[in-house]
Amino acid sequence: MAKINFGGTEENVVMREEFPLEKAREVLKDETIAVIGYGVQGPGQSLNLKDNGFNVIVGQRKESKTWDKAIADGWVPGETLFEIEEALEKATIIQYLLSDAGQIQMWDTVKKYLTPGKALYFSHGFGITYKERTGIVPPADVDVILVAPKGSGTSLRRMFLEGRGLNSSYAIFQDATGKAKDRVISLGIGVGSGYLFETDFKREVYSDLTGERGTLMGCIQGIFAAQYEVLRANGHTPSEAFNETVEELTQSLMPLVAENGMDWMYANTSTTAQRGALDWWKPFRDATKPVFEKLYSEVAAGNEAQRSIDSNSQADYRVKLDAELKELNESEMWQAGAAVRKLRPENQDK
Ligand SMILES: NC(=O)c1ccc[n+]([C@@H]2O[C@H](COP(=O)([O-])OP(=O)(O)OC[C@H]3O[C@@H](n4cnc5c(N)ncnc54)[C@H](O)[C@@H]3O)[C@@H](O)[C@H]2O)c1
Ligand SMILES: CC(C)(O)[C@@H](O)C(=O)O
Ligand SMILES: [Mg+2]
Ligand SMILES: [Mg+2]
Repeated sequence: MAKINFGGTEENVVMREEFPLEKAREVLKDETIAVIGYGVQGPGQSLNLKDNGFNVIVGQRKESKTWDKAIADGWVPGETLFEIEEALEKATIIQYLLSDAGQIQMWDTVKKYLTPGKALYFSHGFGITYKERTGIVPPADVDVILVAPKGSGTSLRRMFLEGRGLNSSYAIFQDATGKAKDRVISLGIGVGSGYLFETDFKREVYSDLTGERGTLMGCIQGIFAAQYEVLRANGHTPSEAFNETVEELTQSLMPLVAENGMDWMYANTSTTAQRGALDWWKPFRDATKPVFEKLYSEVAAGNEAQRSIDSNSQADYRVKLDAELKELNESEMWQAGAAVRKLRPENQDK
């Protein structure tokens, strides 16, 4: 465990060099890891575990598109792919990767298979932190651990195939066996994490819900829409509005920010841009900060979790989400975006 100084604060980080894959394999050599759910995280984590040489099986509902996807990905019914209950029974480590609402619905079934000494693994602090709302209270004699990749399951798999790792948070809620730490770190390495940052379940879920509703998705979509609409209302064409709002950001500036930081980005634009962007970032911060404060307090009060549970527990939740997603997809901005993306040189022949 390394202590790393992040801008003046020291934090615990597990580096891959100090916990190599061979050690992780040794720790988990007698375990059967069952990945329950094959949505977004399920495929990334299970395939990475398999390719890393762990003993892993998948549990998924049979009559579902994702059962067929699991077969297409190489999982074999009756050997490495099972109905959820069968996988739960075989598991010594249960990676609970159903949707957060699905986890509530399946909890009574999962609980039956949590015999002493098993480990229950989450990729989100949701179920445990909001236990009054989810009813997820594991028995005292199992380990309860978390590895939350800080990104999409799609990136987790892609980066693994590129020989890279996606950073994850890890946490231990309950160490019943005395092995929880070795188990969680080994699983973190096994699913394809780069570095593993120490956290707890509550901090993971509060920051994750804030981030995805905030700058990672909700806020950035809102800011894109606001700037695009203002440019359009002032006579700019869709392509010009899109290029100046999204395309330049994702294609040119963000890769550089990813490499070097926004401070470097500022220092490497025109002095005209520097002057204006130095003047305007604080008004944008001041305009959005009250929204972030409201967002965080809604997360901390459990209201965001409740909204998500209420909505995603309905039988027709997928149809309703899809209808709202369609609205976004059909908006002029994202239709313009699709046309702009087609013009990228690498997409010319597609
Ligand atoms: N999506 C991501 O990239 C991501 C990133 C980090 C953490 N997480 C966390 O990982 C966990 C899994 O998320 P996900 O996005 O992969 O889930 P998902 O929404 O893709 O759903 C996963 C699976 O759950 C199944 N499912 C849903 N309801 C069910 C029910 N009632 N009974 C049985 N099966 C049901 C679905 O068929 C699907 O196969 C969640 O805790 C999530 O917060 C997700
Ligand atoms: C990929 C995200 C947004 O980071 C994850 O938190 C999720 O819930 O899908
Ligand atoms: Mg999330
Ligand atoms: Mg996240």
